[in-house]
Amino acid sequence: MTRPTACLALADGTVFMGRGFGAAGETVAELCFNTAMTGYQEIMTDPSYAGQVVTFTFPHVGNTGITPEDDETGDPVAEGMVVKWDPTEPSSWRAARDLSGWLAARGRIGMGGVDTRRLTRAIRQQGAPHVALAHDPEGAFDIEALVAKARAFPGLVGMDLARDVSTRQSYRWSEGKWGWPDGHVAAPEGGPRVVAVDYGAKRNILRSLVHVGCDVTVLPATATAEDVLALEPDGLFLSNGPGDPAATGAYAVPMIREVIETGLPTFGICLGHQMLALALGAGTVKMNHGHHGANHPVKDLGTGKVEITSMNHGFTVDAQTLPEGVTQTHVSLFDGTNCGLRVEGRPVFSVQYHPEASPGPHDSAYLFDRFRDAIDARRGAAR
Ligand SMILES: NC(=O)CC[C@H](N)C(=O)O
Repeated sequence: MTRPTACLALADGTVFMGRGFGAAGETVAELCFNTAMTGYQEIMTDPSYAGQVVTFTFPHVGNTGITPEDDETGDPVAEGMVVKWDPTEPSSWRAARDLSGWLAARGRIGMGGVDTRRLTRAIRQQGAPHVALAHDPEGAFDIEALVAKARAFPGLVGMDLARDVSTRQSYRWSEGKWGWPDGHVAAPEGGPRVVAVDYGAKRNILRSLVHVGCDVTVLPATATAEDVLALEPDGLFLSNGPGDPAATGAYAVPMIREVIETGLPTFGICLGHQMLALALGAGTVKMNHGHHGANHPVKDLGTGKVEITSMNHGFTVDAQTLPEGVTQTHVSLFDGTNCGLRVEGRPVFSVQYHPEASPGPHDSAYLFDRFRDAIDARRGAAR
């Protein structure tokens, strides 16, 4: 066998050797696994993956290359990727470049040639492990040092990463969803004003808000209630994002509490859902290995209908802690964890999963319409 050029060391001392691609170097992170069969580019550029290396259980990546329009943010955010096979040469008319070159240009490490079934079992058994991932074209690894670095990684509990990946300045977002062959369809004039607080927002969420006719202004994660209300919005959106919701909640919760008191329609996704729950007085906990994939069944407790959803979270809202007046609306059919909530008598709701997909099925896209309807109902009532 040729000399391994990549090494993945878990904090418990388990070591995987493989072939490096993308950038050379070293990184420490939490390791999770994602079961999506498509969408490696969207996954690697989802800001919620800050501080994480992603194992892909689907064995092939690279097939569709890299297409700039498919970025969920400007740069890859996940620290690295681990896959079974080396990336395939791209074969798509949309591909602008190949996966490995793109990762290299963005300083992100890839590792192929790994028994990802064994690795995924390890993640399920021990909980998302802390790891060191190294890529050296010469294949010179100090394995003990890598294990020690994995052990020294502090973990995501207590980490506020949203502030790092959030926009520094507010901006208007006007690009809609992909309307082939015309590209992204722009926002219509005169739609309701929505303030989207960016804790690490995926672009397809902003596009989905535009798709239902909203005029979207994005604010940094640290925006205060005063900043939000100064824009005289018709609705508040709380985005997805990385890290521990409790840590980001330290500054987000006071803002959310104050804004929802005004009766403003509010919609949260993933980290936004978790922080809305915290603002309402519930608690969040770290999961064993989380939910990351594009095939997660979720039950709508109101209708009994099952949605196949896109998921990416390692923390969860503890449903036992939801206070009176807050209803659990959705649950995961994998493990019964909370997947949605609604405040009784108020246009305030959120979901743990990703109705914007990217990648994943579109079963839950109706939630953006529900937000728009809540905004219209309040605007109508105010007239
Ligand atoms: N996608 C997200 O918003 C993730 C939320 C949070 N960082 C978690 O891991 O649970």
